[in-house]
Amino acid sequence: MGVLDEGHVEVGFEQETLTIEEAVKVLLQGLGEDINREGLSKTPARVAKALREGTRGYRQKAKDIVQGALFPEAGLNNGIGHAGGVGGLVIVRDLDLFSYCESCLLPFQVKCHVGYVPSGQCVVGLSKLSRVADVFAKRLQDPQRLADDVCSALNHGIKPAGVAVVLQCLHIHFPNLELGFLDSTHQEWVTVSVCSGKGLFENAKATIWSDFLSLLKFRGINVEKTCTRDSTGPCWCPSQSSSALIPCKIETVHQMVTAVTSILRSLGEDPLRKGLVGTPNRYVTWLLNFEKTNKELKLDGYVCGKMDPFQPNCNEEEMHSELNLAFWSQCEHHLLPFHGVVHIGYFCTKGTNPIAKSILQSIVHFYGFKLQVQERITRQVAETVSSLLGGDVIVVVEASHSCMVSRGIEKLGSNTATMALLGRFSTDDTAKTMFLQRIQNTPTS
Ligand SMILES: Nc1nc2c(ncn2[C@@H]2O[C@H](COP(=O)(O)OP(=O)(O)OP(=O)(O)O)[C@@H](O)[C@H]2O)c(=O)[nH]1
Ligand SMILES: [Zn+2]
Repeated sequence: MGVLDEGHVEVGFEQETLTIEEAVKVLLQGLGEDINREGLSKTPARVAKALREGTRGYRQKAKDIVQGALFPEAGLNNGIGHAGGVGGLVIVRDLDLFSYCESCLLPFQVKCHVGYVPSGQCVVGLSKLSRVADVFAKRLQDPQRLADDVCSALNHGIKPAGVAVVLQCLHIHFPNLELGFLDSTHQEWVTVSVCSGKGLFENAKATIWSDFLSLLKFRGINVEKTCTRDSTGPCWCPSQSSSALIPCKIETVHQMVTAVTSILRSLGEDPLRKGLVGTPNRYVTWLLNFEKTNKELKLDGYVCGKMDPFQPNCNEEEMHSELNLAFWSQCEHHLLPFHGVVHIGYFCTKGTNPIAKSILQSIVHFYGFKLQVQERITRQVAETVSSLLGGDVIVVVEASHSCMVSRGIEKLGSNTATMALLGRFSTDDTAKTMFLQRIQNTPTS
């Protein structure tokens, strides 16, 4: 879908929503979930609503937005130079947007900077630059395509002497199941910067680019002016390099992939469009990380020097902590990722080290890779560690929820922390404070 082919006619809205809901039920069942369990009963409706909102740009027209907000503004009265409505550079920086990755259907975050050079004694309402950018962000996108779409639409709508768009995009990493689970030292986000320019900005070497980028630098934004990406180059989305479809029942996977294809169609997309070929497979691959299994967490024999809390020589105890264990999970309400770190504290006999970090990491991943809510993971990790190491356990989970950031309330930068205090940690303020202090004093990755 190009810039000139803007906006779908709003037909069959209810039918399309129902189709998405039915497809989401297929996905939930494919994950082995009971679609009637309390946490999931509204999930199909929520996911459908989130997807419809997240792709509302297909039903909006950038031209309508700009046309009502072009204002006459004089250029220089006399003298030589560029100013105001003729040649005076205008930029709007740090617009926070969210888009859906066309390669994997997960949301990605965008910092958008727009600049244009007015012409014809006319300027555009500043908010419209952001509104137009949002029209194209609210579609299934790739960063370069998004930058190009926004740039072309503003060029058509404003008819300026030049317009440029710079995007800094962040995409969640996929856990690499082949190399073993990522740990917290692994980079959290895949990032890419892209530029697009029209008119005066078409030449990447033009001095107007230097002016634009200098004005970005005032805000600490450092981007290369030649960051236009080649559409034939490697895709930025980490799903492209993640492992192949996890083999569960072939028939189930097939149904899930078909369900995602029907979602693409309901959103007004063409599943055969080049950027979308393979997307249903990649999305199902992501989802299957969170498949419900009947496997028990098997940790027998892993705990070296397991303690009996009733032994008399357990008096001399010290607090141990394992901080910044990475976790991924998938919100069961919106089928969107939440991820972050888990901190675990426990007491054990002085001088012993009863459990390896890798075991605690396995516990975290065991409970993370499911459809979840954060409070439940926190409790489950605490209870499991407690059953291994005695009752005195503290667990803090810090996470960023895509469902809070990329949709709905859009609280960018918000972060959620949950805490479970078991045994002594629920009564001994000093122990608790000491543990929290350790988190505070340990730099995160
Ligand atoms: N307690 C808790 N809530 C969560 C978690 N993940 C998502 N949620 C919340 O689940 C709630 C679902 O609320 P609903 O009103 O049914 O759904 P919604 O209309 O999509 O809600 P909004 O997010 O407010 O748009 C939202 O408030 C989410 O923020 C979690 O891990 N723990
Ligand atoms: Zn992606």
